[in-house]
Amino acid sequence: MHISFYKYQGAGNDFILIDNRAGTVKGLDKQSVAKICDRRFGIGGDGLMLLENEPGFDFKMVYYNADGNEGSMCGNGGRCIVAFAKHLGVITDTTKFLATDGVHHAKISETGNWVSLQMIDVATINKDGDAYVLNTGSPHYVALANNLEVKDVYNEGYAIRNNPTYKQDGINVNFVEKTDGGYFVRTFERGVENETYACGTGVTAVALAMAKHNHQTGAITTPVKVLGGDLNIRFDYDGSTFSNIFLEGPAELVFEGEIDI
Ligand SMILES: N[C@@H](CCC[C@H](N)C(=O)O)C(=O)O
Repeated sequence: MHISFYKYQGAGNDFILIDNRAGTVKGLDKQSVAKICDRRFGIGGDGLMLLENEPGFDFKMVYYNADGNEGSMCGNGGRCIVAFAKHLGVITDTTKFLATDGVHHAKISETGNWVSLQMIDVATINKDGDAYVLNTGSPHYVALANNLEVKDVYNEGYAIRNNPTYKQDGINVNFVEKTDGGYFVRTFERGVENETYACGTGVTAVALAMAKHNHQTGAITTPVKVLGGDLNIRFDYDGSTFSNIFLEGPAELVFEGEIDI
């Protein structure tokens, strides 16, 4: 099948996007997705998304991780698909779309490259030793770290993701260090099975976990620096539920092309 694709990146988390409103792409198998996402044998990306029609919504987001498995929610992918929907003329400046974890609302700047995406509410944060474990649409492990700039995120993240507790279902592993203006975060991503330049559900998990860690409540804004740029998370916390959670940052079209799949 010959298809058009679009390559987007959000803070260096990069994705292949396909407009599948006509339903021409059917039953993408694991091997095909993994090959398209491969940085040597394919286009290259941390994930692949289909934009599809969905009654009652502007569109549906179907997300695959780079290993070819259908993933859970992807925050940066969600921001990129909103920019893609604007590029296609499916939306103008606000949207309501459906993803695997439910309904999402988002706002996009007039220029089309800054997206504020509402994330699902979170009511449960567990502890695993000193680390925090929570689900922001995808499962996340959040550990405080020192000297994060030089940390061996691949090997330490791999070991946690593959320990007996998490091996079967997998988990995304985030390391966080306090900075002057907010936090610096590095993430080992499940489904990419490597460190990525940014993880949207990951920085969201970090912001919520740090609010709990620091006993903060009220309206909270948390700027986060990642390897690929800067993201912002704002939310309300009443001491039991995190609500009105917004993940904000850049989403840019890098290039477009055609490929046989
Ligand atoms: N890069 C993503 C996270 C994508 C989902 C994840 N890898 C998984 O399925 O666990 C993000 O920006 O949230």
